[in-house]
This record gives sequence, structure tokens and C-alpha cells, in this order.
Amino acid sequence: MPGSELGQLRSDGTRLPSFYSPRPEAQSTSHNDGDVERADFSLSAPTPVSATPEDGGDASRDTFPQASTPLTQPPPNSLLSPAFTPPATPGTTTPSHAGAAVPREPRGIPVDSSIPTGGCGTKQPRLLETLPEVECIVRARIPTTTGAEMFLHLYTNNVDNKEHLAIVFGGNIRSQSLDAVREGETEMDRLVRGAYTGRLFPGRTTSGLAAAVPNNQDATSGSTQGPPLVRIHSECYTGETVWSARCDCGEQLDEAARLMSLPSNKAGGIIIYLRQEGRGIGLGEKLKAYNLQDLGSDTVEANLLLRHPADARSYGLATAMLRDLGQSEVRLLTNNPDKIRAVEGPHREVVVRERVAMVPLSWKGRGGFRAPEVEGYLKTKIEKMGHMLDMASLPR
Ligand SMILES: Nc1nc2c(ncn2[C@@H]2O[C@H](COP(=O)(O)OP(=O)(O)OP(=O)(O)O)[C@@H](O)[C@H]2O)c(=O)[nH]1
Repeated sequence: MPGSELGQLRSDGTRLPSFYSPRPEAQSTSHNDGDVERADFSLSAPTPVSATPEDGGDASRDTFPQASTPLTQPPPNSLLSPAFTPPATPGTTTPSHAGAAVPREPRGIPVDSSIPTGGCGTKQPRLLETLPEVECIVRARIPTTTGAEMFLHLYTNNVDNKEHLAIVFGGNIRSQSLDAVREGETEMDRLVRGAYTGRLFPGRTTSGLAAAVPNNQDATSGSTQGPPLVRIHSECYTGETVWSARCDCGEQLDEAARLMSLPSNKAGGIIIYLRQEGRGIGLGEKLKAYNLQDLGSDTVEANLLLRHPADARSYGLATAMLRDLGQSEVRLLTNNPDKIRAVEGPHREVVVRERVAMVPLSWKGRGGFRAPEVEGYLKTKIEKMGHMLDMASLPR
């Protein structure tokens, strides 16, 4: 029954307006997380750090072992996670990036993942041949506490049941799947699901999509604005919601939003917010990893001890969402070389033209916060995951 014409029949027999949401149903899918491509960022197995009081496994000591030897003994059963994910082998080298002064405005460094010297590391993530299918089902304007405004886009997809998000700054970036006309829908349906141009106001009755401007074009001058700033952000409940000083995730999210809302940023910005908590291992496993970190492991070792890869994330959904938002070239806010390649997709469906470094604010003397935990977290990212940050620029 075309719901938009007849409305939905309630259990008491009355009809609901056509734009009322259907009852939630479990999404049937033949896929699961394991079907999505995994960027193979696993690292060589580290030395398991002793976690017993007898061995000096004390939360207050330096959490960085000096030597790294292969993991020969399986971890005790009590540490094993239910899903066995074997650690893989390739190692990384410490990056030799010089610590350049970081300007307040986002300045990009040109990158080219098609050549070995292109500033994107050397590892090749394993990507699926085809991108997942994504659909933006609703968007809404969010005025923020900073005064900036953004449009929150909620996506569904054909590989998991999670609500991945795109946070869009600037009025000229549009979702093709959201704007597409749905069979039988009314103008009110379109307004309610956010498929309109301009702004909503009391009494508005038409979506006005005929007047839509192409992505990244200035409505008044018609001139293109170049690639937008993009951040691919992975969910971090601890860093974003409960003020954890173990990582800089909350600060990075805020800083990305700030940069994207600068008046000088005419090309707009997109934060793709992926629900891959704890680098893809989930919150429960991440909390176990935190306990292992307090027992002396670094962030990579803790994942491996729990039988997870150092990084279990994938980025195909981000690539597909960027394509849906009309983007084929981006300026990517990241220090992570592997993310650049992975976001580009199997056939470089999205090309990263520039990388914009995310330097912790406290390193730049611009606020932020300092804690031994976040410094350990960043040190491990640099030394074991090849992140393009210079530890030498950490203020002493
Ligand atoms: N397993 C694990 N995950 C963590 C830990 N600390 C933070 N995370 C997760 O790491 C992810 C943060 O990664 P991103 O902000 O995308 O950063 P990145 O890919 O490492 O690199 P950048 O783009 O340079 O920031 C989030 O999913 C966090 O939940 C940790 O100690 N262990």
C-alpha cells in the first residue's frame, strides 16, 4: 500500500499522516560486519607486558615496553575475547616527519596515493571490489552551541544495521539518495525527511528541489569551490561523551567541526561519523583494552592480547557516503596514512588531494589538554601505526 497516499493504518483504525515513520523492523541483511572489507592495518605481535603485581604490572609505571619480540605464548583464557581474530604480521617504521609549524587555518599537504612517495604510507589495505550501497534516509538542520550550523544526515546501508552519519557544513553539499524522488511521496513527506532546498519555515509546503544547485557550486557566482574538508571519524564514546583523557577523539571531532565552519572555508565540510567504536572492536572490548593498558600494555598490544587486530576498521561505507554526497575529491583531515588509501576505495572512487594534519591543540599551545594516557596513545600511534605526527613537537 503506498503509505504516502493512504496513510498508515493504526491499530485503533485511525490513519496517520503519510510522513509518519513505519514501525521499526529489524533490517534483514545477508551481510554482517565480517563481510565488509577490512583495512589490514595489523601489526607485528608485540611483547606481552606483564600484568601481574609480581612482575611489576603497576598502572602507574611507564606503559611502553622497550623491546618487541614475537608473541609466543597464547594469552590466558581470561583475556580471550569471544571472537577470535588473529593478529597479522607486517610491521611499521617510525615516521620521520619534520615538525613544521602548524597554521591556524587548515593548510593541506598534497598527497598522491598512486605513487610510493605520495605521503600515504606503504601499506595497501585490502578492499572489497565494490563499494557498499548506502542511502540517506533523513537529514535535519542542527544549530550548534558554537553558533555554526550543520545538517546531520543519517544513512542506512546493505552491510550492517548501524546508523552511520554524515555531518555536513555548508549549504551546497547534497545527498543524491536523499534528494531522489520516492514513489508516491508527497511534498510534505519530502520536507519531513529533509529533502528540501534552503530552509524550512512555518507554513512551507514545497521542497523546492527544482532550484537545487549542483554539489560544491556557489549558488550566486556559479564558480566551483574545490574539494571540501573531510574528516572520517570513528565513534569513541569515551572520548566524545565521558571526557576521557586517554585519547584525543573528542578534541579532534570539535576541531574538525571548527575548521569546517570557518568563514574562510567556502568549500564546506563533511564529517563522516562511522559507528566503529574502539577502532572496530566495540565499546566492551575497548574497555577491556583500557584495563590492559592500566596493567602496562600500550593501545596496540592491548588489542592484540584480546585477539583483535590493532585496527579492525573499514572505510568502504565512508567512501560510498562521500560519493552519495557528490564528492570525488576531498581534503582529508587525518594523521593516519592508511586511512587515506582506504577511504579512496578500491578504484579510487574518491581521491584524496590533500591531507590536513590534526595536531593536538596542546602541542600547538592552543588549549586542549595533557595527560600521560593521551601522550602514550599518541606515541603508540606514531611509533607503531605510522601516524604522521612528530613526537618531538610535544611540549615538555
Ligand atoms: N581499541 C582501542 N580503540 C581506541 C582506543 N582509544 C581510542 N580508540 C578508538 O580509536 C578510534 C579513533 O580513531 P580516529 O579518530 O579515526 O583516528 P585515527 O584513524 O587513529 O587517525 P586520525 O585520523 O589521524 O585521527 C575510535 O574508534 C576510538 O574509539 C584504545 O585505546 N583502544
